[in-house]
Amino acid sequence: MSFKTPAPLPDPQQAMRWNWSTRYPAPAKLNLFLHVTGQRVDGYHTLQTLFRFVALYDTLRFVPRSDDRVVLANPIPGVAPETDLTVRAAEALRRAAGIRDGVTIHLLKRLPMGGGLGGGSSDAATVLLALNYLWRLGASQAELQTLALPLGADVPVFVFGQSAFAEGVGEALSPVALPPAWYLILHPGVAVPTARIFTAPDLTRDTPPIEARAWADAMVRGVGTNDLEAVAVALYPEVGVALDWLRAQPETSGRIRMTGSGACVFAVFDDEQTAQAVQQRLPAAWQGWVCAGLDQHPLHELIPV
Ligand SMILES: C[C@](O)(CO)[C@H](O)COP(=O)(O)OP(=O)(O)OC[C@H]1O[C@@H](n2ccc(N)nc2=O)[C@H](O)[C@@H]1O
Ligand SMILES: Nc1ncnc2c1ncn2[C@@H]1O[C@H](COP(=O)(O)OP(=O)(O)OP(=O)(O)O)[C@@H](O)[C@H]1O
Repeated sequence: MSFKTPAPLPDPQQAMRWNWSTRYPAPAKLNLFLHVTGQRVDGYHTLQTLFRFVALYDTLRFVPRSDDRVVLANPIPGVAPETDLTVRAAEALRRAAGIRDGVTIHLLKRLPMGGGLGGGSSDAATVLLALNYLWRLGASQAELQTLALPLGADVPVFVFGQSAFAEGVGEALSPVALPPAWYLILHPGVAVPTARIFTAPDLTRDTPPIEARAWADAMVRGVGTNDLEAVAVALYPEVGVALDWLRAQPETSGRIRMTGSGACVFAVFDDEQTAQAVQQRLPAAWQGWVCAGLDQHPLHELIPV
């Protein structure tokens, strides 16, 4: 791939807001529901899922280098820097654009790994969006989404930048408008490797696909399930304990799910105060966040049309 045109200079408003000294957010996502509809010959599963971004973030900062290296300033313990999704995203972008500019990436992690919040995927998408902008490469949204998919099934939606209904392995995206909502997200203290859930023999892989009309309606009414939940609960009982705790709270009224392949679970609320009231009762051993649902990715204005 080579990108067609150098980007025009950004308008002054935008340039003031986003530059080399800015901290770039990488938001978490929730899967408001997730149906596994089949399995492809390459082993990947076909899904129908509804993605929503929430106001809980990793943050990234980029420093240009005088050499041609991509360096992660603060590697995550246990993740080799060259396999880190941020480094892989920067390398993929450089390769596609045919440039050798160097960059140091500073990554401030807040989203738990193996949490189902798409943290690593979101970091990768923020690298694509921010460096495409800072290096003035002018890659289009479609080009960046194409670069995103080989990095992981969850990366394209973060480049897409809007709440979306997803099909395929998560890359066939349709924008959706969702009502305002607040979420209490619980981390039950375990990391769930996505591959372990998708390879479980007990996973149900044959949920009938639903029509677009039905899913939009279903989510507003708070129905729809996560087909990965039963397997995750069986393999990681802590996930089930967290779901049960949420179900026992009178204010949650059944709007409770696991996100992605776990481990995090969440409850949906109409207002922040009620979510916070439940959060105050959380057992001390668990981490919990109250955050608003977002209509779009905070870097949406950097997404070239
Ligand atoms: C569960 C979700 O988070 C829902 O949004 C995603 O489908 C997972 O996306 P991800 O973490 O970016 O996943 P990848 O890094 O692409 O794949 C991790 C592993 O999960 C399995 N996998 C993932 C996505 C998918 N649609 N089918 C799969 O079977 C594959 O075994 C793969 O080896
Ligand atoms: N920048 C990164 N941040 C987090 N994990 C990364 C990163 N780069 C590579 N990884 C690897 O990716 C794995 C999954 O991390 P991630 O936080 O995306 O999981 P997740 O929240 O379960 O994602 P998903 O919702 O996509 O299943 C980690 O265990 C780690 O080995």
